[in-house]
Amino acid sequence: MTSAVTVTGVTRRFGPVVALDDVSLEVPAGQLVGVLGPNGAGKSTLLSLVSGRRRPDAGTVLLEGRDPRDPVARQGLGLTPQETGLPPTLRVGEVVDFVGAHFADPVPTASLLADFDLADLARRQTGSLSGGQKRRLAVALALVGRPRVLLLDEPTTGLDVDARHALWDAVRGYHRSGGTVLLTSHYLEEVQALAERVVVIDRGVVVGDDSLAGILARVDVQRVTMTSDDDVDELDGVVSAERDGDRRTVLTRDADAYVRTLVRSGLRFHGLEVRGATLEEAFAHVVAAPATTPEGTRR
Ligand SMILES: Nc1ncnc2c1ncn2[C@@H]1O[C@H](COP(=O)(O)OP(=O)(O)OP(=O)(O)O)[C@@H](O)[C@H]1O
Repeated sequence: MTSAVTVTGVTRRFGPVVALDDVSLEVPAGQLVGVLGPNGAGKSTLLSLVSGRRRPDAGTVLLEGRDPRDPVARQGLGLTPQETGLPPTLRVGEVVDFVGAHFADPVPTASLLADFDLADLARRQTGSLSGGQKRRLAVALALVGRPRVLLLDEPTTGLDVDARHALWDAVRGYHRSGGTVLLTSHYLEEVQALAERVVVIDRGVVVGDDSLAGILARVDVQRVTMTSDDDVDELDGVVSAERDGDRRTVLTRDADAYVRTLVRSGLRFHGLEVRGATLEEAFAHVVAAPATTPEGTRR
């Protein structure tokens, strides 16, 4: 079977900035892949190469086996960029009609608007929509041509919880019907809700590429905080640590074992708190600490 997306040894620079550094990634048709990474990691650059908007400085990118700069290759592509410029004076229904007219078999406007809970807004000018409504429309537009591959760049940034969940449902529905999705996000939560595979990018390099379960296992850490002047963050079992004055925080995979070690060590501490790390903290930990091999040594 042809891969939906094949990225091989791709490097892309912007002047002195290496946005992507020898990145390889293969996405089989029908997979839903979440690309996670902090600001400036290279996620949007990756999508811009896959959608043929930019060309790599080195390496190759194939979309369904073709160069994505070839318009034929892009016929099966749907795309929601990070920022969408909608014509402000056109009505919502008109924009969907207009975009749909470029495709041989577009989703009927009424049905698409209903799927995205936009039916009541069909006659509103897009300039009067809220940020969340614009975002929903932008994702709907990516699906109007019944694409086989969907690229979503930060699809739910700025959306409230209900709007975010509605959009997730739409993406899940698309994926269930066989579509391939490459989705970027800052939020592990979003990737956790949607993706079956997670690619973590940091500073242009892929630092993790695993099943969702595999990535979650790597980020399964707990946070132990205490006040201390001693080196409590140098004990066994600490995977990362930070200091804020005399308040020490360590991330560990086994808080019980760490606390036993702490007590046995005789180091002084008070005000101990233990809680699960937030997803953001855990994700920062994945970025900070590349994959651990089975032998337990860092790659
Ligand atoms: N057109 C450009 N000109 C110069 N530098 C650029 C350009 N586009 C991206 N970069 C740089 O390349 C790096 C990767 O940017 P990119 O937008 O791909 O990151 P990102 O992971 O999508 O970040 P964010 O989550 O903030 O959108 C950054 O250092 C960015 O400043």
